[in-house]
Amino acid sequence: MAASRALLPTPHAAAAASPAGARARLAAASASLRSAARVRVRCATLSSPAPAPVAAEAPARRISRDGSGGAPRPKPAVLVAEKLSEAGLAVLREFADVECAYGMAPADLLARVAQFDALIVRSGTKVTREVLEAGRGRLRVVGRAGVGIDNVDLQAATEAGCLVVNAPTANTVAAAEHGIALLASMARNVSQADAALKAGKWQRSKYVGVSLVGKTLAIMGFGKVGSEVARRAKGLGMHVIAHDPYAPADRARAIGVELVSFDEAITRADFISLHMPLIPTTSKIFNDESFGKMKTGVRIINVARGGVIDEDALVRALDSGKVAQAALDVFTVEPPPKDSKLVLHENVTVTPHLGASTVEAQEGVAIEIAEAVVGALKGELAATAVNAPMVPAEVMSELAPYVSLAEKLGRLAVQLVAGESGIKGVKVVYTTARGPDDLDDTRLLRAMVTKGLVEPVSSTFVNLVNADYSAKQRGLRITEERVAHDSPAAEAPLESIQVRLSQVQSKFAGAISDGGDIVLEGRVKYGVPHLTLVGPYEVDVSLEGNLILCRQIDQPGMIGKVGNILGQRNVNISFMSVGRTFRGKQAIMAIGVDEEPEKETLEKIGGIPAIEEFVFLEL
Ligand SMILES: NC(=O)c1ccc[n+]([C@@H]2O[C@H](COP(=O)([O-])OP(=O)(O)OC[C@H]3O[C@@H](n4cnc5c(N)ncnc54)[C@H](O)[C@@H]3O)[C@@H](O)[C@H]2O)c1
Ligand SMILES: O=C(O)[C@H](O)COP(=O)(O)O
Repeated sequence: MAASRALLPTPHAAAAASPAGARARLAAASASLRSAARVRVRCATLSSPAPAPVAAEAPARRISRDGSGGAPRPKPAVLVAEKLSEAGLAVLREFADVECAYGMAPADLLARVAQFDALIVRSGTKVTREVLEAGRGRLRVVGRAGVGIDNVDLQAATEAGCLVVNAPTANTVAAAEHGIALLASMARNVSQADAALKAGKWQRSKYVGVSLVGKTLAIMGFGKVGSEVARRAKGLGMHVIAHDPYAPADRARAIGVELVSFDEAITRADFISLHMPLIPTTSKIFNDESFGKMKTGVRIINVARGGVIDEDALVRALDSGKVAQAALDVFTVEPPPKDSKLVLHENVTVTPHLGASTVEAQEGVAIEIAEAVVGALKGELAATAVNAPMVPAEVMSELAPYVSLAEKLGRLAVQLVAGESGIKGVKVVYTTARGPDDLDDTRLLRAMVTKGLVEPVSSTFVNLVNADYSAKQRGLRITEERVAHDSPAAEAPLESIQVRLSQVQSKFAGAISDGGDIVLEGRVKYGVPHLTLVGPYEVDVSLEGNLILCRQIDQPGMIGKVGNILGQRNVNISFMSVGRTFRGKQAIMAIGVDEEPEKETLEKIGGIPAIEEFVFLEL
């Protein structure tokens, strides 16, 4: 199957942050759930532990005891850079050493980030490329305790193999309620009248407001918060329309909201409430041109992100009366300058980014992000991953031995490549009895083949987050193919995985297939990855420990000779298998060994007259 058939979105920041990326994530989430349901039915008894594609490489720096008197276990370190509710901190402390350093200067964050495995922020900390570069080698996870991830450089995180997780649901209601609070208080001049009265002015005629009932409210961005604002506004008797290029029509219908174009929304509305993410396509989308199209006297509420509005243009529109009032919780620069014309404008109501700031939401967000970060540090794939696929636990559990097989095949294949011969193309062939819709996520397997291919020959660590990026960086073109296996009763998701390195020289000619590719194929037997094909030779060796491959003339006594040499040197053979093309011609011996044999031992094996070539491969 082609890479584009992958169930999950690409980890690229552009895709993750773009509207198309957002749509893909929604589609992926529902597809993942469908897939999970299928897997549950098919494979209820599989319980292999999920692998640790994200966190496994992190070398822990501190050691603590688990309290049971057992062996010391490594404890990851988490830096919490902004205020997080105690409930979330408690979840983190169960698993990690937690340091809260609120309000750090950017330079302090840069200096300290490399000492931590995870960093947790809210909207006030910029997780820039520099921060992610500084954290390279240690920092594995960035947790955004909230929805908006516009303060995290997703591309840089992806390149660094750093997983970004957010807490997308726990503050939805709080943000929607704040939107409604701003809508109502703006319409009735609550904050202005309050300030005036506190200043001793009783100005009843100055602060005559406008009614909400019967007015048209345009929701711009009909996602989680937008939908909740819509529900509440309908309860206030407003007519609600919405614009969102990616919103499902049935969700809008269910709430009784009319989905319309951008222009129709802004021209028809008496009130416009903004609920889209800040991404390149929405940056300053409300500008002189769009204000020009609005009804004179329109009122605008923004609890999304300041950057979706051209703030200078809004000041002009307020001054001209085109926009009667604005209520803003968010600003392009936070906090805004003290002399901001927008903030000081008498027709503007402001709050200091309080949308998510309720006791309930903060507790919910803190727990949501703490669980996501702990899960990611444990190597589980977070359901709220922003720059990596969301793989349901059931799918992970079923694929676990194949994930391991994929990595080992990649690892073996790259060690077979002759020193100066660059890998041009990689093909991964999956043989499966499942239909294309049933085996619909190969991203995980592809990522692990990439990990296996790249890690032994570079200093970069590769995980699910940065696998495609790492492959691209090295000019590795990885294609995938699905071959139907004619066994409808097969329970296993895959029959075999084959890795082919095309047109490349090998240090072990026996691994070259008739077509000139290095070919390795493996299967999972009793839950354990096995190597079952080397070039044209069928073998069967469990992929544990290390591997010696020998090509020899097919003749009696070879196993004994090699076994003797290894035995004399105290090298334990875990598995041995011989495959040949024709009797008396060439054969391959695949020998699994627990220890790495010394150089002289290997040379001794190579010196056996019938052995034509041999190679030692580390797993
Ligand atoms: N003020 C706060 O404290 C606060 C709290 C929570 C969320 N937010 C912000 O509110 C916004 C919405 O959050 P959410 O949880 O509803 O996110 P969401 O992802 O559920 O919804 C965003 C919606 O915007 C839509 N969208 C994307 N591009 C668009 C475009 N060009 N025009 C119209 N719609 C577009 C998406 O399709 C999506 O449906 C985000 O910017 C978030 O950061 C702010
Ligand atoms: O995107 C969000 O979740 C909100 O803007 C809340 O941000 P905060 O956590 O900094 O309050």
